[in-house]
Amino acid sequence: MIGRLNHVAIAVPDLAAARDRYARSLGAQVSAPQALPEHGVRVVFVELPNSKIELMEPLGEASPITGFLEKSPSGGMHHICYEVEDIHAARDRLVAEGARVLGDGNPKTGAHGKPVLFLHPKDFDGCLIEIEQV
Ligand SMILES: CC[C@H](C(=O)O)C(=O)SCCNC(=O)CCNC(=O)[C@H](O)C(C)(C)COP(=O)(O)OP(=O)(O)OC[C@H]1O[C@@H](n2cnc3c(N)ncnc32)[C@H](O)[C@@H]1OP(=O)(O)O
Ligand SMILES: [Co+2]
Repeated sequence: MIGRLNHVAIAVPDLAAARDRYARSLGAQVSAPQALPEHGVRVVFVELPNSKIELMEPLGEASPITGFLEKSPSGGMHHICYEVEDIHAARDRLVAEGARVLGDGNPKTGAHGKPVLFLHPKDFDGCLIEIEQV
């Protein structure tokens, strides 16, 4: 069911500084910042030959990553995103297997304009998983 690794996300306290570090120190190709108010984050994507890194800072009062950054003020790896062909079939299989799908269970549109869902970290060995239909 899960396919390619789409991205690994890092929550950061200062997106501009993190973007600069990836561009200047690591010589990476970075996107312009993208505000995602419906997701409570502002993101930058770091393009890699075989995947992407999503750098994220909180956006707005109700950001889902505020709590994460309060626990880890210098930032840290936040989630991993796997690609799936059919997000509804993936969701139904995951629910049937007892996994908790976050939110109301209906896919939302992610940063790439594709449907995404998130799975509770406690159901996957402490790792927050995002699935994205490609
Ligand atoms: C979709 C747009 C974009 C894209 O790629 O296209 C994005 O990726 S947007 C990314 C931001 N959005 C989300 O992360 C949505 C899903 N996340 C959530 O709903 C929350 O972050 C949630 C529910 C996973 C955690 O929220 P919160 O930290 O406020 O809740 P708790 O403190 O109750 O946490 C419960 C429990 O989980 C542990 N936890 C929290 N975050 C993570 C994490 N990133 N990885 C692993 N574990 C995590 C937390 O420590 C608690 O554990 P406990 O042992 O009970 O302390
Ligand atoms: Co993501």
